[in-house]
Amino acid sequence: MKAIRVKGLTKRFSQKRKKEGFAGSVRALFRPEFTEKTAVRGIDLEVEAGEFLAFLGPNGAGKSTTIKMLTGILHPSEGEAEVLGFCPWKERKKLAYRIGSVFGQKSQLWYHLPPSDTFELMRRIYELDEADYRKRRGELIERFELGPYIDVPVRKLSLGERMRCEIAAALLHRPGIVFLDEPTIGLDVVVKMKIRELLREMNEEENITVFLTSHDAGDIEQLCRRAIVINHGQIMLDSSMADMKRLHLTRKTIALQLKERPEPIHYPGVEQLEAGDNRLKLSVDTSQTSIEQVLAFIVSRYRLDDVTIEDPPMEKIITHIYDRHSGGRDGG
Ligand SMILES: Nc1ncnc2c1ncn2[C@@H]1O[C@H](COP(=O)(O)OP(=O)(O)OP(=O)(O)O)[C@@H](O)[C@H]1O
Repeated sequence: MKAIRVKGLTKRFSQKRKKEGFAGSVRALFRPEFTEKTAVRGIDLEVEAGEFLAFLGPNGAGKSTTIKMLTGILHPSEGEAEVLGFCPWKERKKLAYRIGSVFGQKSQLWYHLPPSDTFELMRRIYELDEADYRKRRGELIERFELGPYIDVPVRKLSLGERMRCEIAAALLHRPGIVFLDEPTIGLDVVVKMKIRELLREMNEEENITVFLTSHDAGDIEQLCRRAIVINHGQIMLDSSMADMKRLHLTRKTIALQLKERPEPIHYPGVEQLEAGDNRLKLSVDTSQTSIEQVLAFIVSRYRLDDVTIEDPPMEKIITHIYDRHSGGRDGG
């Protein structure tokens, strides 16, 4: 079954053009001029139920506008869409009962109240049956380990604790699709791993379709099975995660703290980014060599104090995709 079907989805915004100076402002008041901005141009998309999809693109690419149309917040200028069998902008209310959303940068929980109060509000909004709600609430508290936080005002929770409560709140009404926007932003590595594990379980155990937007290549690599890259409102790549990894997520950065001063590193597939007193920063092309091989090479020469392995920023990955496909659409 298809969870999402989109055909020719287009959104044009009309913006008032303001001329310079006071006279320009006055003229714009009486005879306004408009310019048109096409934020999304003719997107075609099909998503199967249960897919874990990454929806990526640089700032201003059209991601939010697409998501707003898929959730019924915005009407498109042209095109069709069906989300869980509903036309989002015509059946927004019905659809709202079937979808959940989590925004890493915008809390849905009441800041001064404990998450349990927001849960109760959700129960009323979604008109959940009392017994069913109690059972679901209990399940989520157990799975997300919310026991110690559920009755603590949100303002007193850490970001990671709050995020676990946010995700649980979005799942209370058993949505068929969850839209996640930067769910791991600002979290430390350990908490990120925990959140990713919970999202993976949510997708696998409940067959929830996940539509994820993230600038964190780790989120995408570890969670998603398909990636769609959008830029200037158009889909420029729709690829399996296996292909995305093989072709575009091939670089990792290793930052090393050594006990001695390093000599320049010469190793196939390794580029030296920085070298300081006892520091070394390397970019590794994992299609040529493995992280393990590079670390073994370093360890055979130097004593290590610390190692961190990082993903390149999303902007770099997108530039790489552009370079390979010269802006054309690609099937993988
Ligand atoms: N209400 C609006 N009126 C006019 N232009 C808009 C409006 N909303 C978005 N745009 C424009 O449409 C384009 C796409 O914006 P959108 O917010 O969808 O991008 P995005 O991919 O979500 O970016 P980001 O990652 O920065 O959130 C941008 O150029 C933006 O300025």
